[in-house]
Amino acid sequence: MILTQLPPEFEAARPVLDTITAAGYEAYFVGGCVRDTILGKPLHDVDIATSAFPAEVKALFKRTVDTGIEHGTVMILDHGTGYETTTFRTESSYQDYRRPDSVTFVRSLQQDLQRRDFTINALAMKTSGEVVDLFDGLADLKAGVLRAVGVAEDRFHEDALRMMRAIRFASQLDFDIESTTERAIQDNAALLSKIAVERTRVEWEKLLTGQAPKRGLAALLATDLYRYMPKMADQRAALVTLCDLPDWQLPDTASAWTLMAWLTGCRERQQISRLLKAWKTSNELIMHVEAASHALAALKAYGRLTARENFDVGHTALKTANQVATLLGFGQSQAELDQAYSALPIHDKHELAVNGGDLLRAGLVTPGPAMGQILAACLAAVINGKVKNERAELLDFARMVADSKSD
Ligand SMILES: Nc1ccn([C@@H]2O[C@H](COP(=O)(O)OP(=O)(O)OP(=O)(O)O)[C@@H](O)[C@H]2O)c(=O)n1
Repeated sequence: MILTQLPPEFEAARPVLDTITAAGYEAYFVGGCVRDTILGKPLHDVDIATSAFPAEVKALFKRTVDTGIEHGTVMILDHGTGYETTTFRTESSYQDYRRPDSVTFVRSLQQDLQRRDFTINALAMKTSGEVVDLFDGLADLKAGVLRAVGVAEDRFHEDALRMMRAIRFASQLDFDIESTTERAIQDNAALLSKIAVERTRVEWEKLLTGQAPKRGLAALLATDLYRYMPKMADQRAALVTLCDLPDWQLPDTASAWTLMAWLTGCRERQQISRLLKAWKTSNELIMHVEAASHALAALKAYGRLTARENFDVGHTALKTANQVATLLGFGQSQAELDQAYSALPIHDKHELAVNGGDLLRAGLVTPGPAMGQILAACLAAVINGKVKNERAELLDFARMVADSKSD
């Protein structure tokens, strides 16, 4: 196969490959960028593979960065873009590829391609547009099939994360997993527990936000791989529920986690936080999912949020909650929810027209816990529309609260 038109990202990288080939080495686009080009999908990065050894690559370019020199990767900087360029290599264990002793540099493209995970990821392309397809990856791309390169068991033993990747690609690309490859996942599923949680999480998030998540989930169930994911061993029923819902898609990781928290019965803050901590997500995401889960419960129970709930949850988490509620069959009109949110008198506690200093100057309170309580009462009164967010009115209100406290 020869592609007559290369994507602009490849055109931009052409001088880099030309420099390497002019020096007598081989250079190719490889991996995901070739797969996505042939599928006509947008590219996130351009990876280059070469027969030149790292020192040889560095000698050819003015500006390079040793981003992963011990496993053969040098970043070539060209007109403000960085190109990860990796020497052809073989490795005894992909998982440990950061260990220099597991990597062997070679001059052969074939050896480099045969250590890759799936046939559709083992394609290389020259700047002429010619595709090097040593493992029938093109046929698999066309048929929509994920097939391990060579012996599937061996590929999964080199890196057990590849089992998650297979299932993630099934969802992202809407592909089938070929039966021998799927069987090998089933037989080796337990190896996943040895993989760093962060790596598994990335694949899980991509699976849930892919275009055909039900396909990925069905494979996860069929192979039992889910049993080796954090906190998922006894969640078969939750996954079956997801598979049985009418077609759905998730826009982002926040909605994916909110959905997972809901389906696995995590309603309390602590439960949600425990789930997400087991997956080592960021604290920011945990807070977002806690807020969205709170909103989701309100949408389920009442179809709406109180002003106070709207204020506490915030607009972003409210949107996440409604996306998940829609998927679960109890979504509300987003426009109406937006309107109710916009109608709040204030959207942030810093917008309150009085602060602690104002209360002190008005002689209403001395510094201490009472001040916090009075400010909280002011905030609640404004949010609930009982008092206008105006200084004079709020000071009157604060005085009333202070008096009632001293009674
Ligand atoms: N566990 C892995 C990870 C990656 N690869 C190889 O390295 C390439 C680049 O990997 P990566 O950038 O992680 O994934 P992509 O396939 O490019 O997919 P995406 O960018 O969508 O994650 C893959 O195509 C594949 O050839 C592999 O063999 N085994």
